[in-house]
Amino acid sequence: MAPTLAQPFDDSSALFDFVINQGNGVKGLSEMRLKALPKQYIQPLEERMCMANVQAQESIPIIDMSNWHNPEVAKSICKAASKWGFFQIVNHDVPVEVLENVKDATYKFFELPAEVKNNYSKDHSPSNNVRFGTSFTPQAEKALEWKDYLSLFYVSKEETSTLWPAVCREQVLDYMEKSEVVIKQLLQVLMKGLHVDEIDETKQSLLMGSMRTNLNYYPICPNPELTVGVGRHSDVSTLTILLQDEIGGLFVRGDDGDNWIHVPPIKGSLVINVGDALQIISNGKYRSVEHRVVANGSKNRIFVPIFVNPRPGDIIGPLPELVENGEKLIYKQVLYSDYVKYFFRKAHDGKKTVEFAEL
Ligand SMILES: O=C(O)CCC(=O)C(=O)O
Ligand SMILES: [Fe+2]
Repeated sequence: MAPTLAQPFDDSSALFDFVINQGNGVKGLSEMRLKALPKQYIQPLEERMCMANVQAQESIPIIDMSNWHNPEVAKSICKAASKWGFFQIVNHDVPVEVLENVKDATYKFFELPAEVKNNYSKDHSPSNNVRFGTSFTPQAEKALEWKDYLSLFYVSKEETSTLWPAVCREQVLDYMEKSEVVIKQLLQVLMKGLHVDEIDETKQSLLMGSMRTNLNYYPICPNPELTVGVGRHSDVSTLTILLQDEIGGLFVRGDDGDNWIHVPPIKGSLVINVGDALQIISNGKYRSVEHRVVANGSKNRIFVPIFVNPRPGDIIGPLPELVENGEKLIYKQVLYSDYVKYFFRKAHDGKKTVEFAEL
């Protein structure tokens, strides 16, 4: 039952209990129609998005994938991955209905009662591969983020049928399976751009050996300007495929200091971004770029990223082809699971995670 006091969450343990332990999430807070944002969500000034820093004239590239073989298209993909770290793709092979179905399934999951969603929380989920949660790492954060999520790490079809929530299982699987085609096309092009013509088994594992899909839910927020949906970070993936709804709110750091570029929703498109693992593997040729999500005062927003990753047990480092070329190496070899642990142990802190792999 939600507390009914005027300012119910002065006490952080009451807030944690309601939001985290009982599984209400920020969605539960949002539905209480609080007059003011609980103080635990108030971000320091420097972490709030200042609209004066938004560069309205700039936009990340939009790439038509129907001709992905074409050398000009391939060139524009590699250029976008090195200059912006972000681009949108249109006319890709993932059917629109698959995207619409996974968005509907995301709403359905978050509409479940708190006690049902809570069966998938850190304390109750039967597996680490399925996790319902809120914010990013509440235990390590000075200020919380206005976001709930369900994270689904794919192991096998058998496991999905026993562990994944039935309301979204098939839709998420379908979205992941159908996206594989475009993931392979992109990785093939990006590897060619590094003069690597063949993706053998070792490279295939490094580039796309494991996948995780998150269903992110950003409910209406009482004081969106005081908090964030997701704080500044870069992803730990090789590539991230992002499906956003029509609300918008994702910002990417531009290339001259503190300027941010909005990623406008385009129906049927997918946003692609380079993650830290690909930055390391490519010895810095492709860049994982900081991004953040603002909270919204009038609309609920969903967002469904697929994180394409190395396998946890893979050693990542600059590809042997780049080492043989005599390039100056920026990164060392690190165990991917150590890298990921390091990312999740701290609050979002911009691009700092990649220092873990610097020489
Ligand atoms: O919701 C979004 O727009 C992006 C979320 C994100 O950056 C992430 O989950 O890594
Ligand atoms: Fe991200």
